[in-house]
Amino acid sequence: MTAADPPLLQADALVGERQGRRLWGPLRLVLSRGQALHLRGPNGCGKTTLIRTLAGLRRPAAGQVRRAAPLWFVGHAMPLADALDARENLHAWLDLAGAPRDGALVEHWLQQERLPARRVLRECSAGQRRRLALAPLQLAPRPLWLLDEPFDALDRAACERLAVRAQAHLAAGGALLLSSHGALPEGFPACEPFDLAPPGGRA
Ligand SMILES: Nc1ncnc2c1ncn2[C@@H]1O[C@H](COP(=O)(O)OP(=O)(O)OP(=O)(O)O)[C@@H](O)[C@H]1O
Repeated sequence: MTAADPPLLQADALVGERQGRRLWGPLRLVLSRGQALHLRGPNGCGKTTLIRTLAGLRRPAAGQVRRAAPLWFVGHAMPLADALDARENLHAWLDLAGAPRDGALVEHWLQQERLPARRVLRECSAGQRRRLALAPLQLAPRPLWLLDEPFDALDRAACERLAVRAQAHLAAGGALLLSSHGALPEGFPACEPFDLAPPGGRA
């Protein structure tokens, strides 16, 4: 990792709108290897809209986003199959992501997270579902993490495990951007704040 490395993610002159109403921008955002950003702002200011735009799931009203590395996006709507259990969901994901099926790693992860491997997802709690949604970060590593409220519904132990994984991710040259209403959990790697205020002032 050197100062000359290009950023993993760069947004320039980016503008976000909903139904013709400007939410934020124009803004510039750069995310380099080893860097962590904490996206902050009041309800409705457009954090989800920005993260989805950075992930390429939404077209900006103006400006551009350059993504120089594969990414994982974990948002509110979790791409889980309700009729499958945790193990089946993980295997399906790994297949879809083109990642090798490392059975031992999956079993280790299921044990670590104490997930009921044979319970179908529709019978799992919100926290169990959230843990599962975060699994790809560890099971099929990608350099860029874009996480929308990743701590929602997670208990303290799960937050601590995510903190350890985030630390390792950054140390390995990855980068992350996350939104979170509250303070980051104890032990989470230091993140630079990125405050999202509506055009013309604070909400
Ligand atoms: N599908 C939609 N259609 C129209 N407007 C929407 C839609 N989704 C969100 N909005 C509006 O866009 C604005 C930004 O929403 P967004 O979810 O990006 O904000 P947020 O900062 O992530 O909010 P929160 O902190 O409550 O999660 C809000 O005013 C919201 O009402």
